[in-house]
Amino acid sequence: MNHSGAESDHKITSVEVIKDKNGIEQVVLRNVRGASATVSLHGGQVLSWKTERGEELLFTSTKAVYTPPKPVRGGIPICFPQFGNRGTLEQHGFARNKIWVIDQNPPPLPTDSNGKACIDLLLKPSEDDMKIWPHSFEFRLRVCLAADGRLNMISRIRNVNGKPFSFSFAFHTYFSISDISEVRVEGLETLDYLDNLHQKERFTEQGDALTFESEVDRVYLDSSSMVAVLDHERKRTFVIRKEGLPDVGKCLSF
Ligand SMILES: O=P(O)(O)OC[C@H]1O[C@@H](O)[C@H](O)[C@@H](O)[C@@H]1O
Repeated sequence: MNHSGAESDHKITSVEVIKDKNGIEQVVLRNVRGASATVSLHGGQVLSWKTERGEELLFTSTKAVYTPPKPVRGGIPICFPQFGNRGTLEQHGFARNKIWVIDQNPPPLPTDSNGKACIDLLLKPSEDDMKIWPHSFEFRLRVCLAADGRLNMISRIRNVNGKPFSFSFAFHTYFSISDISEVRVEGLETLDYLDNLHQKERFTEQGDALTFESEVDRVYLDSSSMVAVLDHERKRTFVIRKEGLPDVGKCLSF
């Protein structure tokens, strides 16, 4: 698949399907200014998000393995139907290990996709998935790169046969940062969090902003719709906005 959209000056938005060295399809979104995002069908995972100047905004480990069923360590893994080890499934669930498909005919969304380069992906459970998690679902993911370079991800999980099930879900984003001592996270002040380094014990954030002096592995509960990650050395701020997701995870592992 290869198609182009809105025109502006000399450039146009584009959606191009390429293959990685293992033959797995990747979708490259480009906006009118030359920013880009690459989404792999392995895990439905965004592996790269670049500014119009070509600066990479996501971290991917040099040790990352790109062969399913191993998850890729980096970019934006999708944790589903389980986040972390809060359940009987493998860590972060199986969705990040699976090969997704391009959804050629997704149900419409009320969002405006004008001027954006977008792709819709779909994951349905295999027979093996149904053996370990017997619930009929369709997971639809829309990834859009806006004209101003913003990345927008929308997930929709459909219960296919109406039998109730519960799940947890997360976008597990690895941001590219400079020196960790130069980074602070704002928007978590006064929130309660579960500390994975202390058997998920509940604490309350006391500081004005979160900084990192040692390993941190927490889930902040009922966070506001906006959190900012400020990287002083790079003079860059990631603003994370969310809708419909209650909690925010913060993890710095050494
Ligand atoms: O190595 P994984 O499975 O991708 O997980 C990465 C991290 O994911 C976080 O959500 C967990 O709280 C951490 O404990 C874990 O190290």
